[in-house]
Amino acid sequence: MAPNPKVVAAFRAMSALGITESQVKPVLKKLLKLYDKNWELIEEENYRALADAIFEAAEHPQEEMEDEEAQMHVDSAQPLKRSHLRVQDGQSSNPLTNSSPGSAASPLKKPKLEGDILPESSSRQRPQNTAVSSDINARSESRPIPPHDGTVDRGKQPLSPQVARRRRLISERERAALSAQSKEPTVEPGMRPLPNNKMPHSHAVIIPKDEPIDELPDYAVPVTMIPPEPSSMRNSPMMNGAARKRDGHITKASLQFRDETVRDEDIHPSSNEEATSNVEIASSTLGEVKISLRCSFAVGRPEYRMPSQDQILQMMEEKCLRSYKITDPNFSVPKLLKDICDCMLEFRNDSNDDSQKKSWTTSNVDVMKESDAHGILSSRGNEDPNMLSHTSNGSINVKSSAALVSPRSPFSVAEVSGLDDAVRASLKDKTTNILESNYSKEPENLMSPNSHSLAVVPQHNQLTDIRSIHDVNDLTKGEEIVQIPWVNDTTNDFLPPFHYIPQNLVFRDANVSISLSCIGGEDCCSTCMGNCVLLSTQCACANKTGAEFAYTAEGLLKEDFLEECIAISHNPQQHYFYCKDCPLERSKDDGCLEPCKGHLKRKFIKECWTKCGCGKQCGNRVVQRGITGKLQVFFTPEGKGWGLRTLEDLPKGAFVCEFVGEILTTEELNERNMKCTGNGSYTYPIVLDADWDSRFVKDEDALCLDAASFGNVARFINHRCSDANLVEIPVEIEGPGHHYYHCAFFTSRKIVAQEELTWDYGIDFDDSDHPVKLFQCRCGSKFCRNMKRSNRSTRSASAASS
Ligand SMILES: C[S@@+](CC[C@H](N)C(=O)[O-])C[C@H]1O[C@@H](n2cnc3c(N)ncnc32)[C@H](O)[C@@H]1O
Repeated sequence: MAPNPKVVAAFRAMSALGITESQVKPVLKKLLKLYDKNWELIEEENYRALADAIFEAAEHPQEEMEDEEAQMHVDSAQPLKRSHLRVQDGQSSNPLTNSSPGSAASPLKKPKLEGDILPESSSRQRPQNTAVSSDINARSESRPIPPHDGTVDRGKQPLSPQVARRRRLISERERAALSAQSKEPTVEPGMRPLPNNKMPHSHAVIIPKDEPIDELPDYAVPVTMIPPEPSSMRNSPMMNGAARKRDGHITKASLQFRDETVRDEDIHPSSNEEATSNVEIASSTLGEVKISLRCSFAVGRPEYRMPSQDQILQMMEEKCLRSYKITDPNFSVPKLLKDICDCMLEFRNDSNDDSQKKSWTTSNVDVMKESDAHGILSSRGNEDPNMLSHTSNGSINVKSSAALVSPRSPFSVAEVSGLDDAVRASLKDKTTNILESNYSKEPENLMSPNSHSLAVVPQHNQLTDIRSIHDVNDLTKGEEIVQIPWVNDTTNDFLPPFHYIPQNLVFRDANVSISLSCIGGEDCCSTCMGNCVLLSTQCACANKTGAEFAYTAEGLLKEDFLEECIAISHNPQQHYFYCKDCPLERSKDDGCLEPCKGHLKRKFIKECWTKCGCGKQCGNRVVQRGITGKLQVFFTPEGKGWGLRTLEDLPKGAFVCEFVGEILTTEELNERNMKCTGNGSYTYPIVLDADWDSRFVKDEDALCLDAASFGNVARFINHRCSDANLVEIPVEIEGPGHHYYHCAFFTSRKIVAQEELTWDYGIDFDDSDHPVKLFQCRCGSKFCRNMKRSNRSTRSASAASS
């Protein structure tokens, strides 16, 4: 009988790990029995379950005694490479040693995979079709755009940013692991994405064949960092954060500072024995400061083989991910350690100046728990004890934790995750009052918008909400896949406080509940697979947008579709249609029917969603993946307040971001406007009036989006009359209800890096009844409608006076 190809493939995969057929066979048999011959579970993640089961069987042969075959074939004497393929911390990944099916650790439970996660730069997937002629939609008003629901899964962000980042960090580590294992190229298959795009588990680390597992340090071995005595490092935040002595383990780390006071032999142990017990794990650039681990248990044990620097660092990165949840893709343990060395060096350099005696003092920050720990450490905690120093722009940087815990300071180091760099508060809010009262001489300078200093937040109860204050490096607080920094090169203003939300949220009464049962078969492409835009036949979603997808294979809007949207935005009046029997007129209470006032024919995008048969990688899912470009919020020099710009060139038709905010009823918005008396700097609400098809929404029933208190980065996009470089397009994602939809911004032309992103709010500057106080437009466009009005007013004023 021909060998089962699946069995052969399993043997081959295991052989790549150095496992013989005779070791595989019994375990595989058992696994097949357990999995009810479900090969998929066994093949998943390049036979992870199988590999783990074999390792486990080899490690615990006694557990296998019950199984006769296992007794015959498992060679427990031979150390195997261990694949550290753990599903979760502390959770055994061996399907044979777990028993309760269905439980978290169940062997029969399909391991949790991250396979559905998009590839790193996934964001834009590539559809491939042609032009689009969209369905025509009507709405009762010719205004901006839309929202969506936060109370229900709106499908906007199928990929949590944390997970995405984790994936990236892991990938880097895996790459590093692979290159470090050049001796063992056979591990590569285990690292390859599976055909179904499922990636190997994030913690997959294959140990080279020739390194017996008992020689490898265990994850459980803590690394205790003990600063040399006497040393100012004793109180360093780093030490407090990272130096945890556990369980009497005797691995020590010493931070060594090579100068006149430190003899070479202090750094390099004189005896061979000691040399073998030391591992240098970091160094400043020129080697003046080094961090090395000294393992006392290795002393006197020549057979003990110290792990390599790479192995330690690799494990440490694992730990940072798993235990400390550091998911910043830029985070690196070697960099962190090098920063410590550099800080130490800096400390030495500065300590020559008596007037600048410094000491590192304890702070509340557990640097190892902060994603930008290296950023904190490199912030030179070595200024004067008050730690307030002037910068060139007249601002003051809070440079060390010392000031933050000083009795005279009303601030404390932020303990909130994500506030690891400069955390700032608007000078206009209550925080400022605190600052002013305590630092009356230089109130506006306490925290520079441009500095890179430690996180400071007022301890005072008056602080509205720490969530509303924003890190200069990422105002999204990690809510988006990408970081979005903010900068102010123009004034000393800080970003206004608001809560960053990546998806719309219902404020109170807005009726936007989305139920799966409402989405019928005709509303989703249930028969599609993979990437819909690559299919030759049109799916139900494509039919909704005029039998073609709106996106190209590159994830951009198709030219025709985009041009039509731009035309509608420029000249809405020309895209009205008038119905004979207007439902809006019919719905009037007064019974006085008037001719239809017209409805705007809008184009909209219908994206595939959860009920569709395709995957998250489908090219017809662009907006729901969220922001992927490099954006920055900046203070505009033209007097428009804050604005948004791109830090990279953007092609025409690229998705930039969605307008996200609180979903309100018109009534709720009016209530808000009443309270917010004429503050022109208020963010501009959006009316969701693109109700298309036949069910027109009355003005008073339209939903609105307000991003003033809760919103995303779109709240910073300024208005530009007519020739704005963004166009807003309604996007239907979750379901067929057009009462609620998403408002997405796409580039209307090619945009170069550093250009401000703008959109036309559709404001009629002549409308004195506008619900929100109109601002004086400073868009600078030659088509500026406000300027024309000003000119008109000036002309009529001078005509009247003459
Ligand atoms: C959605 S917010 C945009 C972000 C705003 N600039 C900020 O600082 O938060 C809308 C507000 O920005 C200001 N703004 C937007 N476009 C403007 C323009 N062309 N000229 C002057 N002010 C503008 C107005 O105060 C408007 O109410």
